[in-house]
Amino acid sequence: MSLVSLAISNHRHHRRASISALHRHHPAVPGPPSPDRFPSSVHFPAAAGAQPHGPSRRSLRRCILGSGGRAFVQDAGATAAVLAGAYSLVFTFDTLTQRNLIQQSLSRKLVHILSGLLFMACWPIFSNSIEARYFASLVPLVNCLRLVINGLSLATDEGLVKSVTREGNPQELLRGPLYYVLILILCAIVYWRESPTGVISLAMMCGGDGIADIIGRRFGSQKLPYNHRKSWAGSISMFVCGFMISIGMLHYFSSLGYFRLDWTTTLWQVALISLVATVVESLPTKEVLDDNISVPLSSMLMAFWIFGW
Ligand SMILES: C/C(=C\COP(=O)(O)O)CCC[C@H](C)CCC[C@H](C)CCCC(C)C
Ligand SMILES: Nc1ccn([C@@H]2O[C@H](COP(=O)(O)OP(=O)(O)O)[C@@H](O)[C@H]2O)c(=O)n1
Repeated sequence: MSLVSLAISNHRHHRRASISALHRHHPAVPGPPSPDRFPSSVHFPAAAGAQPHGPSRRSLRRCILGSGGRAFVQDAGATAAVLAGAYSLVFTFDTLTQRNLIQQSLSRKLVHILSGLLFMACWPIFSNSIEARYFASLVPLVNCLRLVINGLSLATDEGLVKSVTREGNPQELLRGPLYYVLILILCAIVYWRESPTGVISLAMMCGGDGIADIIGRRFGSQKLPYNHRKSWAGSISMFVCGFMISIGMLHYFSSLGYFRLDWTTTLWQVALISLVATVVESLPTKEVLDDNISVPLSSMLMAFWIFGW
């Protein structure tokens, strides 16, 4: 069974689970009947052929091991595939930079934008098991180790240094890039795909902050009054693109059934989070706190305050 078909079967199983879970808390939401919605006096007839005392111990063991084993294989396969994607992404931008097809600063920013968003977009191919988020977090963890080893010059991966640093100094890997992958690990393990908080935080760090740099460097002649290193063009583009990417990723996960949102209120809530993250990013605090920490953390605090999870 391919990864995609596993993801689809995952999704169907998950949708059934989330709809039944949802109508337990929102009886108004249409959904399949379940014992929770009916008074205890109503009993559901045992399924035809069901054993009077439930499935046998042996068949239960076969079921658990079977589903557990399938989930392990799916998560291991998904981890390997996403790891390969990570290496391919860095290799691609290294090749483009080596051939002088793109500038090193643009290469770094495109890796910044694409890495986290593509990583997050891959979350649905992992299983519905408890361990899935830990398998997924192995990908940024491996890249974290890669950054540390190369940042300390214990090894030399020229491609990584060229596509991820500004001036080609390996020690740069121990700052922005390292904080970036640590935030990916945090969001994958703490929030995963069940919470809008992690999704919005990564969308603002990867999409918003990344695009602010690209637009700001090119069109940022009008500097901010309180921070002459940043510009109106950069900040406005961070707010607009961060908002749009956040909404896009929230729609992606909610359409797969991982959570349900009331879009009439979600739009202004996400706009508020984007505004706060944009203001935080514009502050002259780079020497104190890297944007790859301040932007996602401010987004997490605002999103937790608004969504409560
Ligand atoms: C260049 C990066 C951060 C620097 O940010 P800033 O200082 O310019 O603000 C990003 C570093 C990315 C890292 C080397 C690779 C991360 C890969 C990711 C965990 C998985 C991507 C998988 C996907 C399928 C491509
Ligand atoms: N709000 C912003 C953010 C960045 N920028 C431009 O992008 C450059 C890099 O921004 P940055 O120092 O936040 O870069 P990173 O720390 O995100 O790599 C700045 O020096 C500005 O030229 C901007 O004009 N306005």
